[in-house]
Amino acid sequence: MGGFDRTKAYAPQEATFFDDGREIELLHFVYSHPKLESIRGSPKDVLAAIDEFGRTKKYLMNVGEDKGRIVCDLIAEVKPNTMVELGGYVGYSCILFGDAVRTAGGLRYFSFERNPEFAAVISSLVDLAGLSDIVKVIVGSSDESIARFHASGTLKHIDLMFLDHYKPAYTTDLKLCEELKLVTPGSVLAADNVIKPGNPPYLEYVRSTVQEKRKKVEEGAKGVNTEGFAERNVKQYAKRIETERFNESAGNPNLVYESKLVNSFEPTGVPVILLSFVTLPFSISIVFLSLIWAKLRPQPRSLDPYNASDKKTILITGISMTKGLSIARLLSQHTPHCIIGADTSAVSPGRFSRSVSAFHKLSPPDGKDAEPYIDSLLHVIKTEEVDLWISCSSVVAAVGDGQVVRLAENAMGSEFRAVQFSEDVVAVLHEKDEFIEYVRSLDLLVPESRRCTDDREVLDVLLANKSFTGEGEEREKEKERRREWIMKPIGVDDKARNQMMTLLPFASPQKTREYVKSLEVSALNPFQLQQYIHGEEYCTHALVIRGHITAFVACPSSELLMYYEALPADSHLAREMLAFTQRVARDGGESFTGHLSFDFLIEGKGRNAKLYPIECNPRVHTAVALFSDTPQMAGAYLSIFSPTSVLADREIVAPRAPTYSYYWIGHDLVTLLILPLFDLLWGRATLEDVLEGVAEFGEHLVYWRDGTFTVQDPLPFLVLYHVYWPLRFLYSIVTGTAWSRINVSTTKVFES
Ligand SMILES: C[S@@+](CC[C@H](N)C(=O)[O-])C[C@H]1O[C@@H](n2cnc3c(N)ncnc32)[C@H](O)[C@@H]1O
Repeated sequence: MGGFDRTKAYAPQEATFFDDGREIELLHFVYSHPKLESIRGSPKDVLAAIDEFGRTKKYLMNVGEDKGRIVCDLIAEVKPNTMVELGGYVGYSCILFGDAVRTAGGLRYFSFERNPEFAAVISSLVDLAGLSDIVKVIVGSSDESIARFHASGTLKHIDLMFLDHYKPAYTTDLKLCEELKLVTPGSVLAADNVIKPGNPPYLEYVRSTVQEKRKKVEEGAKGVNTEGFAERNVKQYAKRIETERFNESAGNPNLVYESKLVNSFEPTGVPVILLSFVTLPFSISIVFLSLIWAKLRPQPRSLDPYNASDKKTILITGISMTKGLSIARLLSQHTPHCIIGADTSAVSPGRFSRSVSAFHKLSPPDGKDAEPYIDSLLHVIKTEEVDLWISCSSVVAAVGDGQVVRLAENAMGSEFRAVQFSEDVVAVLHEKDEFIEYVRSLDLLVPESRRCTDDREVLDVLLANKSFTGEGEEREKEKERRREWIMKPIGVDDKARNQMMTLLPFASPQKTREYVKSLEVSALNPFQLQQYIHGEEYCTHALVIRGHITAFVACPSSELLMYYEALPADSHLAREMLAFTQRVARDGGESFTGHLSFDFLIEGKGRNAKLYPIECNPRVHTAVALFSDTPQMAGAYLSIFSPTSVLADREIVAPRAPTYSYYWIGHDLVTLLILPLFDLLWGRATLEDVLEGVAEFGEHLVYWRDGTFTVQDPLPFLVLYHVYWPLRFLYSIVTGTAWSRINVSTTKVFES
């Protein structure tokens, strides 16, 4: 089982999100996990199993990875002998922090939990994680338990305390700990949720001066103060505790706290800027040596047989991305034509490639208004008298690019060519639901899918009550009844995408209703309800000219699409995916020209495997980088100038064998080396994990190719890592834009 999943969020929080039996369900889930034996004794794997439940089954109010990491860092820094947590729930923080305390050389971790059922869950999972020797779970209200443990001498001092229970009790329990001298100068407190949903009394208390606190004590202010809390927080545990009662300790007003607010959730990018700075001398040396090498040993140009006297101007848009850059390099190396680059970013790495002879900055779309972008692109096409435009734009510009084709053809006349589908084609292929309907109309296999614009439509499917008749039919209905579904937001919404993997329906119809309600499905926020297919995901990239596939590659889809390994063109799977692509292309007919890529899920194995298309991207895919060593790919692009009769006879170009696989060194450096190393330092990973990362990185470095770097054209690499990304991060910091992940190859930033 892998470690924490950095990319997948928990299922959304429903109206009732705890104490409804899910905690016991979690126990059943973990103890019937197929990997139970390897989970046993491994805190990391128990946490991963809890995360898996939170993602695929039900939301859990755990501390979460981001905040968890902050507290783990604090544990490594403070090295507490004794750590206390108030509010243990199902034991996520207890296992995470208990393990971190043990790694930091600590002795004891006390988890105070009021609900006996939850406490039993914690104890069971702590035992499974092999932490029973260090963790003590105490059932009861925090104040009573603290006082009891202090009186018995079991709890003498608190070095680090994590407050994560009933919000109004943060202050009263802290005061009690002060009075009992459990919290003294040097003790460290970490309090969750003090900003959101907010805890004004706690913040006010730890930020008050000694004089202010003394004054309050003299005024006789004590007890629970629920002012400034949201009603739902005050009544959070009302199902079991009708009236919350807490100790009325006056605390120790003489203690002064140094208070620091730590925001979690969004990465800042600062470490990456620093990394870019530190590695700059190394990159400059590599680039310098490469430039000398390229001068001494110029790259042989193998020109495909195209009429050099008829020199054409080829415009490639989207050259900040690897895909645009790869195509520009390919055409500049293997054709005699003039290559021009364009992009909405002025510091596009591709701008500095020796393969482009001119660069134009395009205006970005203004929100939903694509006009500035369209106008600037048309202007470039006209002024540069472009013969062929190869669009490599991002998803944001997809529809705008579709409009430019029509406008440019009108303006430039019949000689103008574009590798870009028209807007009506883009509209059908791009939208998940329209695409599935379209494929269904071709009589091809599709996953069961429905567009839903209100809860009713979703629930009719999820909660359908089938009555069975007949043997065979009964079996079929049973299959249907057992079908699992996922909800995909229609449109591009990074935040919603994180929630796509919640499997539906839940065991309880009520829970399913609550979940669906939480998605706020409406005509303005439509969802696609899609049958969940268990299987491996693959992606493809094809170049289609007038309904004919001229180049094709398929490869396994990797997390974040940062690794590309081509499937052999003659493999059964690749051939099946090609056949599907050909069917769609044929249906498009004479006017069907553009880049076409599909995502497939493969159910089953071998020749019986079923191929389910799940999405179509009517634009160039980064997998085009796999053609970097294939001169014939340049010919495939230029075949757009050939008559259609010639196209039909062309062989479909596949990446030249043996085909290099592709990775991005910046991505690997961070995910395979730096993050695991930090995890090791803070006790969240083992040496084995780190060595695994190093070995994978080494393999990529030696046997794979970086998507941006080439010895003959090294400047885009330097600009990508030392200009483009540092500026993007700086921009996010200055504008306060939160992000959760980035894609180095497409320069996409996923907002959080
Ligand atoms: C947000 S959850 C804790 C999550 C847990 N720290 C984690 O990150 O895995 C809050 C927990 O505090 C418990 N709780 C609430 N009031 C409490 C009190 N006065 N004493 C002890 N536990 C309390 C609740 O039963 C609930 O399990």
